[in-house]
Amino acid sequence: MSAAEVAVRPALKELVQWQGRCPGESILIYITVGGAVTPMRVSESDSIASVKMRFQTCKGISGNRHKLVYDGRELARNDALIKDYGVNGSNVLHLVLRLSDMIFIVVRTAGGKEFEFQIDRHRNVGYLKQHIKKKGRDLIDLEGCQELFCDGEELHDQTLFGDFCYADDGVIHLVVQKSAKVDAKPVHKDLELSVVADDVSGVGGNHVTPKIQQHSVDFWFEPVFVNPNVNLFPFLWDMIGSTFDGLKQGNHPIRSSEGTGGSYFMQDSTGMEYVSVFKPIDEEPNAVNNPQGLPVSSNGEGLKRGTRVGEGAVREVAAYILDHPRAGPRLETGEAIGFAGVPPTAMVQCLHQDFNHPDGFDFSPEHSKVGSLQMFMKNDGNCEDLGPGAFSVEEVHKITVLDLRMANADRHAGNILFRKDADGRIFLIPIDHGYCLPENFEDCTFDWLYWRQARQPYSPDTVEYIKSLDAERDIELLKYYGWDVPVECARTLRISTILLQKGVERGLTPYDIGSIMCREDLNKKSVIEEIICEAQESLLPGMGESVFLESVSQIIDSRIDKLSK
Ligand SMILES: Nc1ncnc2c1ncn2[C@@H]1O[C@H](COP(=O)(O)OP(=O)(O)OP(=O)(O)O)[C@@H](O)[C@H]1O
Repeated sequence: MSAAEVAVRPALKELVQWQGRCPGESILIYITVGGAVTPMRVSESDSIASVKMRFQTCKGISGNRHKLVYDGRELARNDALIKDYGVNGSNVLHLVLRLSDMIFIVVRTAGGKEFEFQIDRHRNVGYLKQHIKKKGRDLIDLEGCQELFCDGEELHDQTLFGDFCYADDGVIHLVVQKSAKVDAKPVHKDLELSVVADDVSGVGGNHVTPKIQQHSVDFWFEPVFVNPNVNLFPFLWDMIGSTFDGLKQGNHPIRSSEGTGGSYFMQDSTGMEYVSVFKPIDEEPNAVNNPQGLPVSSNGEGLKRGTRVGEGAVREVAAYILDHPRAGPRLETGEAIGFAGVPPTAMVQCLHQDFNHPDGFDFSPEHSKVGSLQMFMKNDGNCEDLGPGAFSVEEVHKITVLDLRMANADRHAGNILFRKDADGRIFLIPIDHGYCLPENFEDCTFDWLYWRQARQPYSPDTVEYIKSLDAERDIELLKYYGWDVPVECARTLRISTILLQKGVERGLTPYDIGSIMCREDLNKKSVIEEIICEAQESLLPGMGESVFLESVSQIIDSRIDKLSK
């Protein structure tokens, strides 16, 4: 998109700031966020991180999780320079704001005791009250009605937390007071009167039943089977069944504030728990109905090199299928959770008005959305919230094995959830695998590469697991489930499996293997890319894939031998 295509609001021009730099180096770029366009002067040698920071400071935007996108590609490397990504003067960059879904809340009782809760910003005050009743009965005496106050103002049950907590890292302080209903009789009567009045105006009880009935017919939801011979595992049926029950009760999908694409939390029948996360393919980044307003891809390529728009859901399901349990393939053992802990994921189809329908909605099949449905995993946050020092070597290693096998092009710390058990042990849960198995290795990046655990050798058990992997069997398995893996992606899986297996045979650490797979800087090929080029150059016309892979395998041997000397 050129600057000419963008209408710049004159008032924003004053935001163009240029402090103490050599004018010769400067370029004018445009940053869009939420539809508003801001011109900004930068230097070609500014880093991505500094451009983000300057823009955020200028606009008063907090948080460090926002993403910059240029020409359909995420500028994922914070230390890379603006010019490395080919950004020139007059180019338009898109900033995708990613507010945390979780808000930290401190509740103070009238007696002065304080209790901390984490709550989803899409939930309302009524939900928090129920949550406190359910989880905190022993902690806070909430018998009878309760009233919550924030900055002296009473919060009504319908108020959404996201509506009064704008900051990404905000903490809300609430005060609990016993309600008038409990305390004083005359007020008690007033309160009851107002409840009756609510009913008459249609806000109260009489209205609830028809609303639920209405919603019970206003959705469509079913699993998608490409191969009719596939039987879904019982735990996948349970997830699908609970999601269906939630929709039937009128519990709407709730869009996450964190994703670059549309990710929807699906609720259970009580509306108190999330059961799954639905990611429709037409709302992926660069897809036609992306809710973040990212422009549609001009060549079909996704946000990461070597991926295609609309294939995110298939890759999400593929990552789950290939995350084999330690005890053996899932088809034999039936175990829900595999070695790395990818949450159970299936392909579904869903029709609902609360998804993003920029061109309007009616209850017709063309508004139905296909996408991945992943089990919602209870968590205490993601790895961006904690320093990596808190994680055990084994937990980090399981993620590294998954990412190296799948050549994951989107492993940042925000895509690893964590959960603390009662003894304080931390478990990692990898999510967001829509950029796995790319056609090439160009955008592979792993945040864990710089974590100390990545420099430890794999344990004998993990080495055993890695040795048991079989790329040919994996490709067949994906085909059985309905994904006829494109030849380039199958090649990626074969090469990454060879590299991982040869690496552990020689005692290499995840860091060593990851450094072969990832580019050190954006415009310099990684070692694995050099190896692939060398193998391609050595091929004679007419030689097939197996000869090519044999050549890759030999070059890997010689490179690794040099590395281990
Ligand atoms: N299985 C899950 N269990 C619990 N929460 C989840 C799960 N999957 C996603 N989420 C939550 O939803 C948010 C958005 O999901 P996700 O990161 O997959 O979307 P995305 O658009 O692909 O994001 P990104 O911008 O990182 O590529 C996550 O940050 C996480 O908080």
